Amino acid sequence: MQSAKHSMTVKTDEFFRKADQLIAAGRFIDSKGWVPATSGNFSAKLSDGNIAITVSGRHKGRLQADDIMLIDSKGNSLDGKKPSAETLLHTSLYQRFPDVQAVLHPHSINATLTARLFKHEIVLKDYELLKAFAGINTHETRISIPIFGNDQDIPRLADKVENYLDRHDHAVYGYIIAGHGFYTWGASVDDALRHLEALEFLFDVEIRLHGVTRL
Ligand SMILES: CSC[C@@H](O)[C@@H](O)C(=O)COP(=O)(O)O
Ligand SMILES: [Zn+2]
Repeated sequence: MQSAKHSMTVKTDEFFRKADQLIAAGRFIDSKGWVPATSGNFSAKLSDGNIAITVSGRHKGRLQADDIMLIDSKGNSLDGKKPSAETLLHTSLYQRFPDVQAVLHPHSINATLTARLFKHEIVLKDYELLKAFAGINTHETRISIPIFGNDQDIPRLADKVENYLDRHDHAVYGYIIAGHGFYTWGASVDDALRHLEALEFLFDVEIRLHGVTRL
């Protein structure tokens, strides 16, 4: 039976609208092969500060309305369902960056290969596609995507990300977790999806450039 708190939680039109956006994003991301075998997780922030997020363990390319749940800003379930095992990596981004409205986490081959080729960060510079990132309007720039070691201890991993973000005040558009995948975010689900696609393209170019033979 649901607790009183759960039964009182009302899912708003905004929740269902954002849930639909996450479901559509999942279908697209899966069509590219970037969330195999139930991997990945997605979320979108609501105007009241609560968050729509994928239920743990669901296939992110075949999400149904029931597979998107509601949590509060601290990651507590508001509807009795079990949120993503990596919820803390989402909530800490929303807490740090008030403008972030969506967080997407794919497990792609390119992110995995990138972390094998580049140990601590990958620098992306002089690409026209850098203009896909919010606030960038020229190819004559560079962004750095940090790479963290994988860790099953999500609070410890979240601390490492926090520590990096504390020390870097330039815009950060995402980070890679070695042997795992990457996180990216944006001011809407569409923005986050654009960042995801751009990072995927740029990781791919860098991998081809530097060659898998270096592995
Ligand atoms: C199928 S292994 C992937 C998981 O361990 C995890 O990294 C992941 O991305 C999905 O976890 P989830 O709890 O469904 O959000
Ligand atoms: Zn993951």
